Amino acid sequence: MTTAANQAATRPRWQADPVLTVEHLTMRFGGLVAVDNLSFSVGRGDITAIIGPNGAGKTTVFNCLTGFYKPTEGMITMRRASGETFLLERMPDFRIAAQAKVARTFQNIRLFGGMTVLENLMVAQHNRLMVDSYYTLGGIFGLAHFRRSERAAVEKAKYWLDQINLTDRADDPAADLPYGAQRRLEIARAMCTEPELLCLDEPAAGLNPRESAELNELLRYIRDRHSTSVLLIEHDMSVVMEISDHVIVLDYGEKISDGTPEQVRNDPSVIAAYLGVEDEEVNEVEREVGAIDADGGRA
Ligand SMILES: Nc1ncnc2c1ncn2[C@@H]1O[C@H](COP(=O)(O)OP(=O)(O)OP(=O)(O)O)[C@@H](O)[C@H]1O
Repeated sequence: MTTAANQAATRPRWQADPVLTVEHLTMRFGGLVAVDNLSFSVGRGDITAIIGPNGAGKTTVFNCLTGFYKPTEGMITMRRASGETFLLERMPDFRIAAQAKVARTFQNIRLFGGMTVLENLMVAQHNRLMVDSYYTLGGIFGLAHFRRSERAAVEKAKYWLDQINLTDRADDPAADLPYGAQRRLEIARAMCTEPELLCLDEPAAGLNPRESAELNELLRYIRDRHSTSVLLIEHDMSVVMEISDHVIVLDYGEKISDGTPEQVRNDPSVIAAYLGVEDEEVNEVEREVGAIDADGGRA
């Protein structure tokens, strides 16, 4: 191996092969600086978590990545597996989804509750089907090309139903599903758009331990079998520490730590600034993330 190849092999993936690079991102709302000169990378094929206390700027970062907000300053580069690069801060949100292949879910569930579970997955493929039907004419005349696309869309929807264990509920209204299943359906719906980067805003919020374990399994499956990079905002430390390859910690809009879960959970600035300042509170959180054991000894 050459020296350069050696160095690439030992560097973490977020440095050696980033799918997303955020440079000097700043977002101001009037006098409030929600995100302040933030730089980080997301490794291709990694699960990356952004954590931080309430109001740290996590959702604002997501809103900048997905075109919801135009950042005040900074550059956001998406590198697709094909080698194409996209400057997301210059693109409207629909192009970020369709061309740069970035999909997202929101903190609050945004399914079409009155539509069936299967229909929710078909709607996600609407744009592709519209193009393949030559904007409905092909559909009206039943062109073979459109029929093939329609069959492929149904197959893809069924595939994801199977992956989220909801095949039996395909014809039920999405609103009738238990909360955890609705969360998984949202992720499946985003996956039907074949993203290369999947952004999830607090996917574990409100889940019970069994649903949380199912979510972890689904996210690992997406990473391992679909080579989709996952970027998530999460407050549930057990989820973050268990499934993330890379963790970025924000506080007051600035990055205070960036590394593997192991590095971040042992970083004193994270314990002090992010997790609270009271000794007892710190111990409690350290126990939760596994940095110390039940007796207070370092893990
Ligand atoms: N559209 C907006 N207009 C004005 N201020 C905003 C807007 N969006 C966010 N903010 C402010 O920016 C700061 C960061 O908010 P943000 O929602 O990004 O934090 P967060 O880390 O996602 O918090 P949480 O964990 O509570 O969701 C907060 O002070 C918030 O009030």
